Amino acid sequence: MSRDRSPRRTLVRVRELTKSFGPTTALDHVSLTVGAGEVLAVVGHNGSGKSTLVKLLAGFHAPDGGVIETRTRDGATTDLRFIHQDLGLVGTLSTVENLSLGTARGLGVLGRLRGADERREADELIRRFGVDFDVDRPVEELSPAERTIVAIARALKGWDEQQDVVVVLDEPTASLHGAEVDRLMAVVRAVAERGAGILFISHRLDEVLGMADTVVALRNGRVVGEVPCSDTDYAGLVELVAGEAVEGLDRRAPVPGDVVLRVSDLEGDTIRNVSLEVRAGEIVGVAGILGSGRDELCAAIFGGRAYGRGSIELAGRTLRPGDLRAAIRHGAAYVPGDRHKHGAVMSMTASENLAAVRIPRIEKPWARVRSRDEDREARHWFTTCGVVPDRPRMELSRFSGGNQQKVVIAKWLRTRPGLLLLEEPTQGVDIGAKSLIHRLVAGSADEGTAVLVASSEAKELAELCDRVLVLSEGELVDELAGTRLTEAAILNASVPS
Ligand SMILES: Nc1ncnc2c1ncn2[C@@H]1O[C@H](COP(=O)(O)OP(=O)(O)OP(=O)(O)O)[C@@H](O)[C@H]1O
Repeated sequence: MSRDRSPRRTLVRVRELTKSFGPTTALDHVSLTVGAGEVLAVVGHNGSGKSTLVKLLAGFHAPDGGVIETRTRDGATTDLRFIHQDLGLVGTLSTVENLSLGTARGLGVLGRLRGADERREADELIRRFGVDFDVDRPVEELSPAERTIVAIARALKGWDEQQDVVVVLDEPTASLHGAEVDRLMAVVRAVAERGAGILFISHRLDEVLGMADTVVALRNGRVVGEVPCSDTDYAGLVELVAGEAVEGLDRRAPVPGDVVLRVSDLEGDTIRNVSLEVRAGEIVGVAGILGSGRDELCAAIFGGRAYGRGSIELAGRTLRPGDLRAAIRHGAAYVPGDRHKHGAVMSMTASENLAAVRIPRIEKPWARVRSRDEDREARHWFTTCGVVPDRPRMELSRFSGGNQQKVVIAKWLRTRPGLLLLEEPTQGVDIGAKSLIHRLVAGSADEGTAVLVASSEAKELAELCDRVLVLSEGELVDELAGTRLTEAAILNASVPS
């Protein structure tokens, strides 16, 4: 995409920013600028320092060296506004109420915020972004893209275009589906066209190319490249992030074995009448927009989520609804979409997290794994999954997001599961680590694991899976395999008719 390359008024200048945590240098003399009307993307491998940069800009950490200049040449001060991954919205409150928090004119008898003016203002704000939805609905009922738009609207509330502002977005598209990403990208571009600067972090390099004017790449805390997006392409960005070309998955056609998982007539909160089978050695994808049942299926099978009707058989044995222990005993493993809530204990060390699932095959129930063995095994998995830094005894919360995800994947791979249930397995991981995780999952399937993988990323499903089941409004509406299995076909089939 070719965009205006005329010099822009600088809104934020970062000079020689440096930050260490103990022996780890997270940022090493990083310099960059964000101009008015510019969309600047920051990319880099897991642990390259992106979140640390955002935290320094937000004032959450103080730098060890360097400065952040927010005073422009005209003497004005740039306002920095942040949209973090969790968006910081109150789900049970409406858009009007979320936009009014902290500035509300009064509370009604039932604690609902009042004010026709606030409703009108919210309506106008949302429409300025070219979207239109009911501003009185609780935001938890909106689509993820709509929720992100509410967060952007809140960040920009009160902004008049004379005021200098830079909006910082930390992985805004992490859980969004194709069409929703397009919508969000259009909103971000519209905000930039009105004069704001945008700094955004992303691992999705195709989106970086679609959205940004300039891309800055970090590697081990250092800037290793700054290029206009018009001068590069996908392969160029991959090399910039990974330092080398990244091989795609070359998966040979599997020879499926016996049926490992049989789901019959399953009914859940959103799922309706879903029946499916996964055989040993197969990788089966689950596609669909959020709310289609895609994000409920794996949890229901594993037992982490109750379901109303239907049956689940694992290796020929019927699982009782919600019986997680039986699922694990019979060889199921589950990497949940929300690693903070369900996937790991952030206050425990990486090594403790890895050992959290007992393996009945090799561990006696009364035996405690000795910490030396635990460490040796943790090191093996750190190497296999490329976790950095190589410090298994460090608390998991201190690892970067992508490295935490690798630990959660390793925790389950070490059980050599018969059935591997994955939700968003590569969320927040860099392009090199994604390829590595795909190879590990494919390797596990080659050894006979049946894999069911739910992902919002059609590209990932098309690359990794042997066949893909498409859910829409809770029902299975299509199955794609062979030459029909493409990214475009998955996206098309996922849109409700
Ligand atoms: N509070 C902390 N204590 C110790 N080390 C930390 C802390 N915060 C960050 N680090 C380390 O600093 C480095 C940079 O981490 P950062 O979270 O900035 O990476 P990132 O580029 O955002 O990674 P990801 O893409 O995985 O989110 C990592 O090695 C990380 O483990």
